[in-house]
Amino acid sequence: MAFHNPHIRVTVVDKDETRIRRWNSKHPPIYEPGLNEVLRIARDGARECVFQTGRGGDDSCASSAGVSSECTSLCEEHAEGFTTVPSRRPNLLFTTEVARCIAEADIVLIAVNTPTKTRGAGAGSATDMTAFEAVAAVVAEHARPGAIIVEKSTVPCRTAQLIEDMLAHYRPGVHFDVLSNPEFLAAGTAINDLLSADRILIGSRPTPSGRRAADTLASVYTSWVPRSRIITTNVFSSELAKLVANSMLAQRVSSINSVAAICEATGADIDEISAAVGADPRIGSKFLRAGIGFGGSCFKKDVLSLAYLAETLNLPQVAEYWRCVVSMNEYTRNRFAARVIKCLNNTLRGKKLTLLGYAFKKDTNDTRESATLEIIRTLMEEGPREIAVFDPCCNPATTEAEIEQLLGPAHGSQVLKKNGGVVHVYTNAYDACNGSDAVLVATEFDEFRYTGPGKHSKLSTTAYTAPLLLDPRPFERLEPTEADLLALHKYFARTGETIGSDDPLDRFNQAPLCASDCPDCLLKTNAGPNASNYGAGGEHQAKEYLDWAKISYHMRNPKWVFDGRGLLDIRGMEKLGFRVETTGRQAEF
Ligand SMILES: NC(=O)c1ccc[n+]([C@@H]2O[C@H](COP(=O)([O-])OP(=O)(O)OC[C@H]3O[C@@H](n4cnc5c(N)ncnc54)[C@H](O)[C@@H]3O)[C@@H](O)[C@H]2O)c1
Ligand SMILES: O=c1ccn([C@@H]2O[C@H](COP(=O)(O)OP(=O)(O)O[C@H]3O[C@H](CO)[C@@H](O)[C@H](O)[C@H]3O)[C@@H](O)[C@H]2O)c(=O)[nH]1
Repeated sequence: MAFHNPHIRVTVVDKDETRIRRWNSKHPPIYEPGLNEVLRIARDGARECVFQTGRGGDDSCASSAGVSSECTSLCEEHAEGFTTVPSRRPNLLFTTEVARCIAEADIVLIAVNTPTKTRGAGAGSATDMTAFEAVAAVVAEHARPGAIIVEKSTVPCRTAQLIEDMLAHYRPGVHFDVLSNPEFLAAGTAINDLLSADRILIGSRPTPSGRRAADTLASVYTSWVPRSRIITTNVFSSELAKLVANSMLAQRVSSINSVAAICEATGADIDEISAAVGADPRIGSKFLRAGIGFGGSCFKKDVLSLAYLAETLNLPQVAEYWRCVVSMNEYTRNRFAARVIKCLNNTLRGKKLTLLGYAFKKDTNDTRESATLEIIRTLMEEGPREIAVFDPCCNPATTEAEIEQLLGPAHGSQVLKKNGGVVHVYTNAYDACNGSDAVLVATEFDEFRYTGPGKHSKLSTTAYTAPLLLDPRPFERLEPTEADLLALHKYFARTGETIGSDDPLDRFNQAPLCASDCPDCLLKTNAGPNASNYGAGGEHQAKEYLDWAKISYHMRNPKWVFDGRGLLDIRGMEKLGFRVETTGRQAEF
């Protein structure tokens, strides 16, 4: 919103001081491909920049990417044929001053956490509305009359009514509009999902004022989203649609994982099934990747929230139907861990196992509900010599602290190797796999793939970082939009004389400094030259596939590899001396 609306001040308020401090530093608390470019422009503002309006050319005072150092401001002789983009002021702020910022806002978007309740009525499935209710109360107390209040968090159906009741209680007689505007971005592709949203859903009351409020919010989005992609509904439909969207995606993953179990028992191949079934346009090919089950902070809680809603509506069969999606997911994860233990002769004593990937999916450092953690928990029960973990996006120190907190002394014995336990988090994959009896591929990071002999060096890149080979110029408008400039930025960053530059248009202002305890700065200082993970702020950019031949050389026989994500070419891996087990396929020997 801030990036595409330079004229609107967007303030992110959070009571968590550490998070806000990190958002106001070089290394934000989350890793997302492409976040850096967007954040740098909106938060730090941008300098004036100049570039050739068309493609190519051999001008003396300006390169295609900008003005040369000899001619710092474009001379009149060369001004024609160049586009000058004026400087831009910062319009994205991060602060902990919750009440003050709410009082100043025309639109308040509530995006606090809505996890599953862990105690009390509905524990284990109902949505815990504590944070949402607390912040809604602050909004009700401080929002300016006429402000538009937006539910961005994923909430149970009819939450809008709850907010309206609170507003009526705290501010009787004052008019507010409450909208539902659920978020559909996925971790790891968030920036692409936001910049090229397939739809924006806005739910409102069917009153003139409700519709006006929905139009106002829609106008914030139309700066970059085509109007045709903005869906307006009644407020409860919008709330429920979000839960249903996630539940149906999760259901597809559980469905394909249930079929994977059949494949392993019959000799059918799950990838062939997914391709054959997904070719039917009525079914579609997405979300048919079998593996170790879905993780992440959303799917499980949202499916359970839908099931709980059905229960409270006295629809037990409906609730049961959705609960099966979650139980199939747990079964999938446990089946994978059990297969590992069984293949290793039902004992892990004296053995080292390595998990590649700790995040719940690739290209993120989000580890919430990660299958890896649960697999570690199961493997630990078998008393292995070591459980090694490597993740290219997660900061090892943060990962160790989290594993210790979730599985640590409070739960029985020591967990981390440095304290006498078995888990050690490494800064590169080769050290993690060295001397291992079994490697488990737990997250689908591209660099973990094995695509064939001699192909380990070149990494196919993610959608965001894929080379943008086409020059986006000339632009449709005389004054390029931020989307135009971002496309040009990406093009220049991957071509010509500015290749590899993080600021090829020379627009960035200086980024704010990090505090002395910044985990990403500490990682850079402490991890040494062999580190190949980057933490949240490092804009993780793996350049190479793993050299599986090297890993094989340093593993213990029979060099087990358990591919929980269907990334590896089994025959090729076997030629390297591995014994490979893959979800959804029978072993080939
Ligand atoms: N993470 C995603 O990819 C994603 C995608 C779509 C929707 N959602 C939904 O968005 C919501 C937030 O998810 P998240 O992953 O960002 O959660 P999160 O836990 O990472 O962040 C929530 C933030 O809210 C802050 N907060 C809580 N109570 C507060 C209060 N009273 N005042 C000020 N700040 C407060 C917390 O400090 C925290 O930083 C959830 O409802 C989630 O279902 C998340
Ligand atoms: O074919 C597939 C697709 C996904 N997954 C797994 O499913 C989980 C969730 O993946 P994904 O949906 O891509 O990431 P999330 O960030 O959890 O995004 C989901 O949850 C968000 C939060 O509500 C929504 O906004 C998004 O639309 C929705 O896709 C991950 O563990 C994936 O590995 C599979 O196992 N197989």
